[in-house]
Amino acid sequence: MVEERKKLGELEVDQMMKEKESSDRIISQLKQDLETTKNTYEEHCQQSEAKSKQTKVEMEKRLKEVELLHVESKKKMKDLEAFAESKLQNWNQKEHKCHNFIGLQLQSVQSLRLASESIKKEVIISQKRWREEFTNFGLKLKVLTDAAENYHTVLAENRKLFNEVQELKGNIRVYCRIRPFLSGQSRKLTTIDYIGENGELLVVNPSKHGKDAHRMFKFNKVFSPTATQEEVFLDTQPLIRSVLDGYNVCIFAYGQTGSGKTYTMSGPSTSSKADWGVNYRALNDLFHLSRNRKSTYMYEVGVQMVEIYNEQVRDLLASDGSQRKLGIWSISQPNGLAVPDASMLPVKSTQDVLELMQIGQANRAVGATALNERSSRSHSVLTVHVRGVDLKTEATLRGSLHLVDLAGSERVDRSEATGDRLKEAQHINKSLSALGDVISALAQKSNHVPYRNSKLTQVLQSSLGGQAKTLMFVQINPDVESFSETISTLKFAERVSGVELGAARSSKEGKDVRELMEQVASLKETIARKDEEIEQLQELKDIGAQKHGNNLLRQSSSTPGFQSLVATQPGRRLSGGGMINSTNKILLDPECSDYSDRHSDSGSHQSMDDLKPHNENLEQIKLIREDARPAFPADDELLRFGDADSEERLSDISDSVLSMGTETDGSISSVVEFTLFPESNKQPQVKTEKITKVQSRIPKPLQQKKGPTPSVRPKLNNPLKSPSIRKGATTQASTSAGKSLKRWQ
Ligand SMILES: Nc1ncnc2c1ncn2[C@@H]1O[C@H](COP(=O)(O)OP(=O)(O)OP(=O)(O)O)[C@@H](O)[C@H]1O
Repeated sequence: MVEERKKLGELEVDQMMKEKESSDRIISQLKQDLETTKNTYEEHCQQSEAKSKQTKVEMEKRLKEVELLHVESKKKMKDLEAFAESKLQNWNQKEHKCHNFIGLQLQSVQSLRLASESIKKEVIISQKRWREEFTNFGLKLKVLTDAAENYHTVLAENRKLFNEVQELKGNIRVYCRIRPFLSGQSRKLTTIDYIGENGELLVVNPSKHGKDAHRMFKFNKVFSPTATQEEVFLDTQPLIRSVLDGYNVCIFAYGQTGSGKTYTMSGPSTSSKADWGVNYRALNDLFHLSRNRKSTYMYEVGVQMVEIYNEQVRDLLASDGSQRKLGIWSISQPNGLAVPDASMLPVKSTQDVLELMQIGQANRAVGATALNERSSRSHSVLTVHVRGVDLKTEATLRGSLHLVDLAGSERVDRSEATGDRLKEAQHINKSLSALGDVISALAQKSNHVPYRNSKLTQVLQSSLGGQAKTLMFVQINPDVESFSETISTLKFAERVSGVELGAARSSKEGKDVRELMEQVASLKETIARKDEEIEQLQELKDIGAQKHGNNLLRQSSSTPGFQSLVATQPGRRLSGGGMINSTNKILLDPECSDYSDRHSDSGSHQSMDDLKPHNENLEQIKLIREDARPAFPADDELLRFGDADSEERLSDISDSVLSMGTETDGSISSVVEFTLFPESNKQPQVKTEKITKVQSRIPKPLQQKKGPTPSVRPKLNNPLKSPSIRKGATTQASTSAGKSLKRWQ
């Protein structure tokens, strides 16, 4: 056991030895590790030391920075504190102000409350007052309504008067328009010598010289080449108004090809309003007027457009473009349509009409002639039918407006036409001459008016004669090459313008006027002699003693002058009793010689006063004479009735005088016209119709002459003989405008 124990001990010792060895190994290992660790630690320590040193340096640096920042932040804090302090002060101030403001606001609110209270009271008072005023207003409104009722009556009366005035002005008026030279025309030799303000037109024949070269025409108005479309239309406007009052109106343009008919009627283009011709302006005006009257009338407007080509009537507005010929009905048809089968299109505005007219124009037959490539070889008739219903009485009225662009009026030979063109030209000439015949028959007041001789006159029948009003534009080409056409156009127009005279009166009064003109001529001779006498006396007066000269003049102007006149003209006398000539001397007829003798003792002045009513009429005769003068190259020629030309001229002047006579008779109508349309009465109107009756028919107040009569005027020269005077003819015309005669206006 011991052994065993020994053995065990030994084993244990071995074991322990082994353990010791391993422990030693472990220890040495540990020592090594320790050493390594120590080294590592030392290294680490060194590194840490180095690091700590570095860190320390950095920390010190940082510390300094922090200190700096600290200082800065302290400074900033101080600034902030100062800022905050000032802000606080500001806020305090603002708070103070706010308090004040609120205080004021409160005061304002308070005063507003008071004000609103007083306004409320005022509103209540005003409401009360308004109620009273409304009651009054209602009463006044009733009065106004009554007045409006009367206004309509007055309006109707006014319209009636207006149309009466139009009738007094004449149912046919003739305006002449002279076309300017076109830009392509190189030779600008004109046939127009003088255009008077009162419708005189002096035409010169370039192939003749002297007094025979001139021919004077007189129309209602002559528009010079510079006249604008608007100016031309202004004189047409009153007729348009008649259409709305149920009248038939016809406006047509007559003249040779290329003389400006289409220009006047339609205008060169529709794009610019200034270019619009009479057609567009008339319709524009018509719509404008109908709108103005909408409170009293309701108007419906329909348009027809036909052309008359080779004596066939065609519808220019046919929707299917058919060229079928249309029949013309008698105007006694209930609907009053001359061409009932032509398309009638309703129009509401000028734009509608513009469109329709463009369609119509495009459908017109246009052919080329030697005179004008674009010449229209047909008559185009645009008819505007107006139906108006009186909103109050429900009465219906119908009026129509014919706007006619006639085909060129030139002679066939001049247009060098052959074949179809010749046929066209013949038809045109035939229809234009039929138009002339109708107008002539109307002028003669014949029982039979040959309307049926052409389609043109049939279509226009309702607008020619009777109550219808007609306006003709006579278009003139001023070129010398067109002289003969110009003359025939003007002669035609002159014939047309004579319609107003009426046949019965025309022939009778023509005779009166002829006699009168004879008297005027013989008196003129005497006047010339008297002029010389007076001139001599005037000279004597200047030279001789004042007193003696005065006596001499009185003596010569009162008795001897009259006696010599009476002595030289025993068979011719003026029923008016006397005449003032251009040098303002008094001329008496034999009947008045006693009268002047009786008064001669009391001096010339008294004689003149006593004779005033007579002189008034004689002054009118003088005006006629002066007005007629430019028509005649020489005064003497005026009375040469023997030769054919002077016969023709006599008829010119007869027309002129007669129409002058028809325009004003000093009657109520004239006074009405003057009152309503003073602008158309700028010139004194003179009554010469039946001059022997003038004195009794003109009311005295109108007769009274105002202002003294000038004592001496220069001796009259023949205006056409003297170039200087003729050049100043316009001035002469304008200065004499106050006394010149107007045929229609
Ligand atoms: N007053 C005017 N001012 C300027 N140009 C005008 C005037 N009148 C006419 N013309 C010009 O003269 C030419 C002929 O005019 P327009 O065609 O109107 O003549 P017309 O008489 O209608 O001819 P037609 O008989 O062939 O229809 C056109 O070129 C037109 O523009």
